[in-house]
Amino acid sequence: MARLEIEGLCKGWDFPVIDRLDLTVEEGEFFVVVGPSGIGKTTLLRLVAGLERPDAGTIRVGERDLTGLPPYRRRVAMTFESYALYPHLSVFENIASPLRARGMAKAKIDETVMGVAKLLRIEQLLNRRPGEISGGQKQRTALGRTLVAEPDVFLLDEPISHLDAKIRHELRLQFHTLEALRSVATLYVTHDYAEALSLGDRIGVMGEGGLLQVGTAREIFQRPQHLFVAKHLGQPSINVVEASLGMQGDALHFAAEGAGLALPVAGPHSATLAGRDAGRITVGIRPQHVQVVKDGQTTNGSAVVEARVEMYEALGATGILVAESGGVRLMALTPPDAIFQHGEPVRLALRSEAFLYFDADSGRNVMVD
Ligand SMILES: Nc1ncnc2c1ncn2[C@@H]1O[C@H](COP(=O)(O)OP(=O)(O)OP(=O)(O)O)[C@@H](O)[C@H]1O
Repeated sequence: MARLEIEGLCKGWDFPVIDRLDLTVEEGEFFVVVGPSGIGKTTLLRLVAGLERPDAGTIRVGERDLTGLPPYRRRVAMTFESYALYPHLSVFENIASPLRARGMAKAKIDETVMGVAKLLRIEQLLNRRPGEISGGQKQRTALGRTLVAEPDVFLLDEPISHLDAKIRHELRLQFHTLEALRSVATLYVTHDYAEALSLGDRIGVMGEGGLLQVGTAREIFQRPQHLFVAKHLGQPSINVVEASLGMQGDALHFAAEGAGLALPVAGPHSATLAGRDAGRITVGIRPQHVQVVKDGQTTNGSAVVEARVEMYEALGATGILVAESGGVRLMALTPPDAIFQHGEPVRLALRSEAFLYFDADSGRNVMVD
């Protein structure tokens, strides 16, 4: 058992997919790679598993260099998006297969398979074959087979993506404490940002070519280093306003390009941004920092703008309001009991101290440079 160390990893076909990726996952660490579809998450896992050959770079686990080893000598256990179950074997035998390969005694195999089947809520399916169970049940069977494997490294590729929300939530909670996962290096990939934030001891946000930012959930959510990271984390996604900076009186403001919305830059940010006076800037405003306020309601230093309701979606525990102000579309999170009509005028309070500012060309967060 040891840490997983990836250095200078490159892989591409007719275009680069992974470009000089460096990553260390400590022993016992649960590291989540999150990123949009097609960005290279599965490719990264397949490279670690030995199912793809890197164009350059090394993969080590502790003292062992895995780079040239065939998959079966790597001591990694991987779940596949396609499940890769043995169709002629029962669910029980599929889960038991790595245990039999290790020569485990029958009684111990029974106990281990029952334990993991209970965890994954598939005890009643153990006698069925993969052709006789649903997609979500296949996914849990594949996960069960991986979890019993006792490898040096777990590689989990969207292992709960096809399960319903309730079971997904239960398994997420289980993953936090599962001894098998928490004692070795685990590399987990998902496109679901909430899953990533919930599960990852650390999270790597994958953009084109590699990891754009690595950090704890709090670090990457509150201080995204790149617009891509900010856009990818959060539901509904962050409001993005292309703007130019300029003085209004003696205070720095930004004005949305081609629109009538102008907002002050909050005190803590103005010193950093003042040097960019009249420069282009991309402003990120999270929907939870946009609040609908009534006339006369105090707004504690927030900037207040007049807007008109375009759409409202009631989601039970919360609501998402889409409103237009000065030609700019803004999304706001509302309390669950709110009701809005299309075209209705609303006042929005925007918490300017929480705005994020990105370089209009490079997308880098100018406040963390
Ligand atoms: N064997 C291959 N030959 C050519 N291109 C490939 C091959 N495998 C993957 N790719 C390409 O590499 C890119 C990354 O694919 P990958 O499956 O790693 O993405 P992903 O982030 O896991 O996506 P998803 O979330 O949809 O599974 C894609 O553009 C894909 O088409």
